[in-house]
Formats: sequence, C-alpha cells, structure tokens
Amino acid sequence: MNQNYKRILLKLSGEALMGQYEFGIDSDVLAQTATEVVKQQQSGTQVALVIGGGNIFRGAGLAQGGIDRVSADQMGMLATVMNALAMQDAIKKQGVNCRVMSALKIDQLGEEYSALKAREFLSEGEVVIFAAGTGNPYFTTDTAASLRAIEIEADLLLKATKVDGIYDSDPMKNPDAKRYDQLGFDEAIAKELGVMDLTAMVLCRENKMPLCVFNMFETGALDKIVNGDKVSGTLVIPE
Ligand SMILES: Nc1ncnc2c1ncn2[C@@H]1O[C@H](COP(=O)(O)OP(=O)(O)O)[C@@H](O)[C@H]1O
Ligand SMILES: O=c1ccn([C@@H]2O[C@H](COP(=O)(O)OP(=O)(O)O)[C@@H](O)[C@H]2O)c(=O)[nH]1
Repeated sequence: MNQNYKRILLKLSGEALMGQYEFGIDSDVLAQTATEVVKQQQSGTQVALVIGGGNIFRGAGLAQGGIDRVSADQMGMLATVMNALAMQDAIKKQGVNCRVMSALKIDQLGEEYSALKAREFLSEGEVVIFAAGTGNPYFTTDTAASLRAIEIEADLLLKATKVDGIYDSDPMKNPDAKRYDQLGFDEAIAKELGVMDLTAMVLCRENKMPLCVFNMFETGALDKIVNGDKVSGTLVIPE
C-alpha cells in the first residue's frame, strides 16, 4: 500500500495518446499508459482518470474553421469519450475493472457522472475514467480534471504532459526556461504559467488540491511520485 497518496486523479492530454502519429491513438502508448495505471491500482492506490481530446478534436480549432463554438466543443467532448473508451478497454484487458462515467448522457457507452458513485467505485478498487470533460462548452479537460479531483476528494491531481514540469516560461519556446521543483498556486496564477489553464489552477487553489505536473513519457514516473520518490516534475502546493 502506498503511504503517500490513497486516491489520485491523473489527467492525460489527448495528444499524448497519439504517440508517433499525427492524429488518433497509438495502441502501444495506450497499452503502456494502461500498464502504469494498473500498477498503481494493484499496489492499492485508487486511480481516477481524465483524458483530453486534442488528438481527435479541439473545439477552438473547429470553431476557427467556422463551426459554431458550442457544437465544436460538444465534438471535442465526444472526442474525450472516444479516448475514454479506448483506455477502458486497455485497462480491462489487463484484468482490472474500469468504468467510464460521462458528464454528457451517453447511456449505452458509460454511466452518468456522479461524484458519490465514483467515490464508491474507487473505494471498491475500480479504475474510473471521467469522460466528456465538465459537460459544458468553453471549458477544458484540465478544468474537468481539477473539478473531478476536488469532487472525489483525491489526495493529488497529476497532470501528465509533454514537458517535465512547470517552467518560468514555455520551455517549448524558450530553451533557457527554468523548471520549478515546487511552487505555490499564487505564484503560478500571478505569473500565468501556461502549463494548465487558469480556471483549473484557480479551482485547485480555492479548494486546496495539490497538483503535480510531470512528463508522461518518463517510464515509472507515476509510480515514483505516488511513492513520494523524486522525479523531474513540479509540485504546486496549496498555501
Ligand atoms: N510555463 C510553462 N511551463 C511548462 N509548460 C508550459 C509553460 N507555458 C506553456 N507551456 C506549454 O504547456 C504545454 C502542456 O500543456 P498541455 O495541456 O499538455 O498541452 P496542450 O495545451 O497542447 O493540450 C507544454 O507542451 C508547454 O509547451
Ligand atoms: O469541459 C470541457 C472539456 C472539454 N471540452 C472540449 O473538448 C476538447 C478537448 O479537450 P482538451 O482540449 O482539454 O483536450 P487536451 O488538450 O487535454 O487533449 C476541448 O478543446 C473542448 O472543445 C469542452 O467543451 N468542455
């Protein structure tokens, strides 16, 4: 049993699932990610997931192409449902019960979201994937991840992304950017450090939800973080 975190919420960007492709899902990445999740579940940590949809559709991009923003965001939310179904399958194939709970009603594909039910499923050892973001347009899956982490009373929100933490400026644009090992929400919000959207950050700050940003391609990183071992990543702590 991991001593540090009993229940975690892991946010994966949709783009991370693309792996070597330019669109869609790389089955190797899917299986590797499922293995890391299953490892946590089997060592006694309760794991909930939020997966983005950027590997399929992003509302803002579709809207730029002329689709009404609300419809475009609904398409984005449906993309997160597709990713959730793929991950559910990959986790189940490794012998672990996994449930999709959707913020939009899609009865045949997953059940309607309920925080109380989600907590029960997690307590019973199921992995729970929260699909369709918050269910509302103009939001992101980062915000959905913060909200769900708070609602299910997670001990930690983890954002797995392409970079290995939060820097003082975007490391993809500035090669001299410096990474924080740790910082407070006030500083992250005041400096508008772009790794997570502000709505998500503010929700975490107001509800004292600690956040860890790490590189999802670093094998074993999730395990180390949950066990309190050092990885290159950034911990954002509530003040
Ligand atoms: N201060 C910062 N620290 C770290 N990453 C940042 C920062 N500002 C912007 N970013 C960018 O945020 C991205 C991570 O966010 P993510 O939500 O995974 O990607 P996307 O917004 O493409 O879905 C990184 O690829 C990085 O380029
Ligand atoms: O609460 C939400 C969450 C997501 N989305 C839509 O779903 C898309 C995919 O989510 P996101 O961009 O957060 O995915 P990621 O960048 O993590 O892959 C977004 O662009 C939005 O169009 C939304 O409308 N409401």
